[in-house]
Amino acid sequence: MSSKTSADNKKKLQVAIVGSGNWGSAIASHIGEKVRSSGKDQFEEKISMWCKEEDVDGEKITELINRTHENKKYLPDHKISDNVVAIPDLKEAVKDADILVFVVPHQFLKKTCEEMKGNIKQNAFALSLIKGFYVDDKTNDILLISEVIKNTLNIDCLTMMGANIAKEVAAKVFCEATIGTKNKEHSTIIKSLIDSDKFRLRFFPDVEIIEMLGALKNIIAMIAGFSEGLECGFNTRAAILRLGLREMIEFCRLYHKESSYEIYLESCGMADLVASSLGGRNYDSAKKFVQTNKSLKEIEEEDLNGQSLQGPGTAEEVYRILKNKNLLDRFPLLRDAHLICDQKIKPKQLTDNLGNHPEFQTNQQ
Ligand SMILES: NC(=O)c1ccc[n+]([C@@H]2O[C@H](COP(=O)([O-])OP(=O)(O)OC[C@H]3O[C@@H](n4cnc5c(N)ncnc54)[C@H](O)[C@@H]3O)[C@@H](O)[C@H]2O)c1
Ligand SMILES: O=P(O)(O)OC[C@H](O)CO
Repeated sequence: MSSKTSADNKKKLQVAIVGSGNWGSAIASHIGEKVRSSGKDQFEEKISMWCKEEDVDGEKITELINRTHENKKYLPDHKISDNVVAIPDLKEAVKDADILVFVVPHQFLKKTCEEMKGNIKQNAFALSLIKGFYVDDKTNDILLISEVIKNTLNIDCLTMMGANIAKEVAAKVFCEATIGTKNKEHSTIIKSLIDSDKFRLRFFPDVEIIEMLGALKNIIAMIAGFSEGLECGFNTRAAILRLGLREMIEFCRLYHKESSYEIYLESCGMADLVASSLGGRNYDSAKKFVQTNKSLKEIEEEDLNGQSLQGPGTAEEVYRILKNKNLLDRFPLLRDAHLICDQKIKPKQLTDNLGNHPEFQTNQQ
């Protein structure tokens, strides 16, 4: 008589991580550990991680990761679970995956999806961890990352956003995240794959809002950095976070009028805004921009060793969308962030004008 259980007979799900930067490497390792512990009946132990090939200290980055189990370039000083295998060929990395975890910097997503087209399993589904969006050239309006994935690959796409600074996740200190999904079966799978007592997930159907918040907070975190660079102090920074959250909510409500406050108070909203405005790369670089007078591009090249700032690109995209809708003046923080990044106005102009924010005009005695 066979001693196999029904779990042994059920085909295990294969996971591929599409991206291997700072966050890509940290989440790959978390997932690698999770499938090895409580996920071993449900998931294949080997996790494929697509890694764009490059040279690091005379060695191919994929070989370096597979030899040392560390991504010395993008996540130094943190071991990656050794069941995560770095693969340089994108098609090879994704072809057998049932779950595709997307985590490339947002500007590279379209090209990555195009290359994957026709090379993935038909019943696969995606989870996007990418914070950013595009502007649709035809409509001049927002084009979400999850829409690009769905439309290019014809698969369902969930989103995961939250206060998740990669090096802290890699150090295994507690954090939480928000999953946007309308698919119950996929939610259950993602809970088994990621949720743990050190990485708690909460699930909501507001996929689009969750994604927008993840992108917009990068812009407000830059403004917090400008303010800190100007030594404005905690009161001003707190006001920027409050007014910034207001603008983030108003922006989301251009598309989802009836959305309730609940989602904005989740990790994808207030919590990520706070974490990013205390210690994110966008915040740090914006602070340095004020202190050094260097451009954000120069700071990114000098300080980030190939990591990517998502805030400046998203600020430009939001500016284009608001301009097209003739709404720039209703969103002065989102508007001015782009003008500062583009060096059209000085950061001080933004902080000097905080007292004229529309928020104060709608609540006068
Ligand atoms: N780092 C974090 O703390 C963090 C946390 C949560 C979410 N995120 C989001 O995750 C996404 C990815 O961020 P990250 O920190 O993993 O990346 P990163 O900033 O470390 O970027 C480096 C990665 O980009 C890749 N890359 C460079 N050129 C490329 C190209 N032409 N095509 C494809 N890939 C290319 C590199 O190979 C490397 O893997 C972003 O949207 C970011 O906002 C980051
Ligand atoms: O380092 P940042 O500014 O890209 O932000 C990182 C994460 O998004 C924080 O949740």
